Amino acid sequence: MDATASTPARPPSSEPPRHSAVRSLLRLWPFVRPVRARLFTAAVVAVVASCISLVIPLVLKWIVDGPVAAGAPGGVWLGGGFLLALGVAEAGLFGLRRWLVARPLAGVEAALRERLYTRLQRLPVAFHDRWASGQLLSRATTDLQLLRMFLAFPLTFLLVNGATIVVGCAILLSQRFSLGLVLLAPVLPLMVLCSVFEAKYALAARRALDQVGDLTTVIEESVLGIRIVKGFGRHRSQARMFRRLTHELRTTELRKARYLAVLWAAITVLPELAIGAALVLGTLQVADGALSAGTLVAFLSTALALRWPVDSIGFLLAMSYEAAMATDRYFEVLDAPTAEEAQALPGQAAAAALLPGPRAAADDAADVVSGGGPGDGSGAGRTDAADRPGPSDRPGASNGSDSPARSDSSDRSDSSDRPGVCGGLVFSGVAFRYPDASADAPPTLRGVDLRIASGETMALVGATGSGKTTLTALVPRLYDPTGGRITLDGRDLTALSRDEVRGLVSVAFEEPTLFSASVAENVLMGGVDLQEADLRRALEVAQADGFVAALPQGVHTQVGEQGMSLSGGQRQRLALARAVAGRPRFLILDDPLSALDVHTEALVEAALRQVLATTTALVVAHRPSTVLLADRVALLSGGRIAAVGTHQQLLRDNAEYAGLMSGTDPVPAGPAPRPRDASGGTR
Ligand SMILES: Nc1ncnc2c1ncn2[C@@H]1O[C@H](COP(=O)(O)OP(=O)(O)OP(=O)(O)O)[C@@H](O)[C@H]1O
Repeated sequence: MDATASTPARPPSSEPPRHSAVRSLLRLWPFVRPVRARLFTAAVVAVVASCISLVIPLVLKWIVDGPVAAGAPGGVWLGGGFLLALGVAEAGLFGLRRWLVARPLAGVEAALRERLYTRLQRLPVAFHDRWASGQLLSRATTDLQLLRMFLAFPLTFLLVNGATIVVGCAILLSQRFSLGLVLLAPVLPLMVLCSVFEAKYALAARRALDQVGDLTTVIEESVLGIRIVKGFGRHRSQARMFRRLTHELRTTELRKARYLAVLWAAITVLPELAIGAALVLGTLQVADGALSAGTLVAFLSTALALRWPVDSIGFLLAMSYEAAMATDRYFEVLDAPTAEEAQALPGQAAAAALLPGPRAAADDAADVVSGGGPGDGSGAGRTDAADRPGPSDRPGASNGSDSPARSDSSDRSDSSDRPGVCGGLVFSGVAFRYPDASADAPPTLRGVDLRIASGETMALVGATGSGKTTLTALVPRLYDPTGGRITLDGRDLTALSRDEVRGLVSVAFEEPTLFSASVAENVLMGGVDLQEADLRRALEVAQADGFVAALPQGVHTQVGEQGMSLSGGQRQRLALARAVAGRPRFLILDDPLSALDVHTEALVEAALRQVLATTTALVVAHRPSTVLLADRVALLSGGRIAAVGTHQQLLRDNAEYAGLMSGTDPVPAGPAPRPRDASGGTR
């Protein structure tokens, strides 16, 4: 199957809400409130300017019935001068309105964007797992532009044109009531048409915005994955997918245009018919002498002056509905709960929020208990941590160990093993299920018991997909366990603030992510208040000092988007330098040396050993060379720690471990891989 040629994953909440456009738009009020005085003044200015245009027909009536009828040219000049003054005033006031709104609305847009960005930073990784990046990007760009345009134009002009129409109708009725009623006849059918239009157009507008998000995702992935696209000759299939999405978007836009065309036609034709009817009736009344020619001219001029306010209602409504849909999309992100907020929700709501809530945690814990996991006290299926070496008796990294390798069936009875009693990093009955995992899939982690003594380095080994990365992601709280608990130096992870956790724990992932910033900035973001010396030391540990010195501006060289200007090994070393820069109390490394050549790996390992000696570390390892960095090794299998021991012990006593290290046991131990989304990424 062509994995790159289907539609990108949609966010979970792309169904348009059922409430009205007005209700959606009212949610913008907190952002608009600071500039309400200016907006209100601008609206008043625009109403005055618009009403000036309605005075012009009255002046015309005065000219026709007065100076023209009396043959007094002086009066005509006076009337002409007055008309000119009114025109200049109208233009000046509309200019003033624009000046009044431009700056504050740019501020509103900036505030909306900033709030969205801050929220995105606070939302949990589980949220980002689910949402395609293009959907978020398009909300931060296209949607916010729509909102600014709405606040600048339709919001004011719906008000202004509405007021102008009301005042105009009052003038028309006062000039000739019967003719005024003829002009008002189309109002009712137009109101019905507008409500039908709202329902249909809003739906199409929402679909179009979501499709723009899909397109953005494809463009972003094609640009970021350009090497894969070119390397695998995927440009044709990518182009096909792009064409399909643009075709879908085009179809939706055409549907929108059709709806708008129908509304616009009705809004234009019905009033024109009414004006035509009023013209015929008015002419008959003038012929009968029941109406003065000046009154008819004024009446028709007023009716024509109302044409633009009436005609514009169609596209002003269309823009407003689009803005309402953009507002809904914007608030879908803002309303998504952060991890803390999700925990405060009742169980079902938390589950709906796609985050592990108390209920889910309880369920998973129950699973684990019934499976002989943590909490049942039987110790079945667990690793004996009582015999694990503490800081004083832990074996050296390479001197082997006399502590026996532990396996699934080992006993666990020492009370000193209770979590929180000693320091280090302790996993107690930790269970975890991804929020979007299918209901029948077993949890990724089903009761992990592991103690890493203070100052110890533990390697984590397991088959691919066994959950190693998942387990390491729990320590910096990228995800929270759905069962059991993790303690850092005896303190429950959930009792620590996220800032405290960030201060204690540092991570380097297998996929090194760098930012479009200088080398120094990338490395120094690994800690707070780091100095030049920290930077140098971190680069040395990661064996990155050599290649960084050779870069054009040394540590000040910009590494480009995602560090793509560097090799994979260089990126990995900078990511490692970032992880060790802040001398973290706990260091989590997810296969940090996988992209290095054997020689560089040996050098990095030698330097890393010094860092590991001063910290408590969990290192995901696939190769014996990385395993040998650790004091002990834990084997993750079937969602649990199946064995703990030194490399030599496990090689000798554990067939699965021996198979993994020798590369003869490719059997994945974890649950079935989750489905990939259409864009090739996992969602
Ligand atoms: N965000 C996610 N949502 C749902 N399932 C996920 C998610 N991330 C990983 N998984 C699933 O969890 C399981 C464990 O994945 P994990 O990345 O932890 O394995 P791993 O042991 O680190 O594998 P590898 O050695 O290949 O890196 C896999 O089945 C994977 O498909």
